[in-house]
Amino acid sequence: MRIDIITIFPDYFVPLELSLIGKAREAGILDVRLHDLRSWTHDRHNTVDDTPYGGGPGMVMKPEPWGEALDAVTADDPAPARLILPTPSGTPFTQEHAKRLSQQPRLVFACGRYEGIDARVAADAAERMPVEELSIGDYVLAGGEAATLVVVETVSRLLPGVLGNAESAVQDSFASGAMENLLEGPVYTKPARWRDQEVPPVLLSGDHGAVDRWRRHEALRKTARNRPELLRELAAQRLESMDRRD
Ligand SMILES: COC(=O)COc1cccc(COC(=O)c2cn[nH]c2)c1
Repeated sequence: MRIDIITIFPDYFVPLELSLIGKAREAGILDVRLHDLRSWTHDRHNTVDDTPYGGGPGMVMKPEPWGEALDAVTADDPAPARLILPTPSGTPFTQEHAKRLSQQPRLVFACGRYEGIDARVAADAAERMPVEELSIGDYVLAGGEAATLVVVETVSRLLPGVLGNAESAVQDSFASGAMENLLEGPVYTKPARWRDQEVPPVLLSGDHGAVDRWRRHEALRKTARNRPELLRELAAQRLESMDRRD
């Protein structure tokens, strides 16, 4: 997968040289390219923003640099690019969404700042490529860089060969299958006793059936405590599938 990131703060993405993503880049699984939006400005001050039409606080990112940047970044590779725009007003980003994005050959991230990017940029790009406005949560960041790191990490770890033990990507919370859409319960490792706390004996029993039942029970307990609305969805899905069978 090729990932292009356009930002006024390329240094924000040094973390993508580390750890799993860094190794995936060295292995050629991931091709991450950083682009400074100011490379496509032509005035003395490398201006990327201006006051909003219609008034109001803050500044809006000018369309011209973005248009030229997106043209340049998508010109050199025939593989179809998908433009991702992290924004508080985007559609919620979920693990399901990450799975879909991990199937794409190319992703281009536009990191907005200030009050946002001139809306004509996304409209213009949509004439040539799929454009997705994504929200990673209901809060406002100073810019799209942190959200882009979240999406890139979530998507990249699903690519074959990125995680040493592909199994753990399958068993993740929100992974479909084994635990449906439940939250992951507690995990333990050696020592069996630590600061007067014992590891739950069932986990040392060797009884895999009992371990699976215990893990499912713990996942249900945690989901009921932290995300009760997920249980309502799960119950509705279960009822629907039972109704279909009847
Ligand atoms: C069309 O896209 C844009 O204009 C993007 O503009 C902005 C403006 C301010 C901040 C951000 C960064 O995204 C978030 O804050 C965000 C994403 N998820 N949850 C919070 C982006």
